[in-house]
Amino acid sequence: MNASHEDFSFACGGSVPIALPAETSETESQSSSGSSSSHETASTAASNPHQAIDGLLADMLPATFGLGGKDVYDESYRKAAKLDPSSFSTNFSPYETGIIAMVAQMLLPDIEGDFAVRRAVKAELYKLNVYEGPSGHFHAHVDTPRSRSQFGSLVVCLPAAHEGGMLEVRHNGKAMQFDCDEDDDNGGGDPAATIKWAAFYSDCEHEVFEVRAGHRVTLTYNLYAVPADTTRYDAVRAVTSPLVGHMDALLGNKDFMPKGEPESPVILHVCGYLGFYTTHAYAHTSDDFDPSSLKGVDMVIWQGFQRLGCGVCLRPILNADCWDEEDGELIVGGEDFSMHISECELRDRDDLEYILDEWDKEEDIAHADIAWLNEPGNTQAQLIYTAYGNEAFATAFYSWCSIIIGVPPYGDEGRMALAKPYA
Ligand SMILES: O=C(O)CCC(=O)C(=O)O
Ligand SMILES: [Fe+2]
Repeated sequence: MNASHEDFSFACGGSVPIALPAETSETESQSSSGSSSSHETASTAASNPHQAIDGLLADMLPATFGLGGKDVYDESYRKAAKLDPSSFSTNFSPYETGIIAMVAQMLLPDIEGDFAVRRAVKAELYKLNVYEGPSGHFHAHVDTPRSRSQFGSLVVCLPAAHEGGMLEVRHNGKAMQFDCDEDDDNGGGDPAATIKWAAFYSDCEHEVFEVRAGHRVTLTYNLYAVPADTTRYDAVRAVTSPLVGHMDALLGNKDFMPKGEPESPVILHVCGYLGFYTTHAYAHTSDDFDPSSLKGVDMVIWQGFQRLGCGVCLRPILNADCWDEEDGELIVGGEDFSMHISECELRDRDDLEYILDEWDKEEDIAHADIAWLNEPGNTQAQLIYTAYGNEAFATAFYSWCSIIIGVPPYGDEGRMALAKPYA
């Protein structure tokens, strides 16, 4: 019991690569005096980073620290410069870079079970600090929580060259070090190519050792535990929803898709397919469409069937209805959802085959092999082609987004579970 309780981490850290030069992280400062000379941009890609940092420093104030209920300035305790968030803006987001998701997993894990409490992490920008070498540092201290829900702090070290300035966090006789001056091997040895970060619980003593040279530029955030947002709540509900009970009952029926219809394909030990058209609209033909954006009942279907041992995948269903709307051909697409532009002209039905061959089509599952659970809803342009009429013009086939469920066969010990729940 004791050993396992000591295994819990009290701090965590990591690094995120920066895409240069298009997506540089920029920090802009604007002093409260508002004079034009005080408007500086400190950009990681600035042609002269030293000049940018000097301009930034000119707008900053000495960083104080809390002592006996007062803000005190004492260079033997802390030597750094600060800027309040009201005086600068930054396009750096600890959420978009995945830092908050990591912090949530490491420092605020969810409690499983019936009494589960779902919490999420909220990060509030607190300060921009510059620790200048030589002698910039922050003596060992414990942060002052700003409210009862504050559980920790996050330090994001922006890529400015410096030496020293290691952060050490201590708890229960253990210490963890976070160095942001060292080269990052993954970044090809270029420290400017990564942003390093560290997060820790508020009650842990921590210290910033001396910055010997250069500038250690940080953004600090207060971290709060807040009730989980609705996206996460959806994911929880997905497995407790009454609908999942019905899905369970269906799959528990040995007469439902027992070993597969003779004409249905038997791939990957699947004996049949169910299909569900998503009920919400998604940008499903964009390049980066993925299941984490599923909403409401769509997420229930996606997660519920996985939980019940089925294989699920997302596929576009192309409506190739160019000749006869009654008899439109419905074609299951492959893994690549992104919109495709074909060079081909469509004159007759044979041309359709050429166009479809270019497109990523699902080879193993035909639309007719799927038992559809609902009617289709929203469509999006999926396949652009040139139509041939009295004038050639560009037009498109549209697609629906669907979830396809591979149902495993019913065996001696009930419904088998697939090893790989989704594709
Ligand atoms: O810059 C750091 O690594 C830590 C800063 C810190 O401890 C604070 O701002 O309270
Ligand atoms: Fe601190």
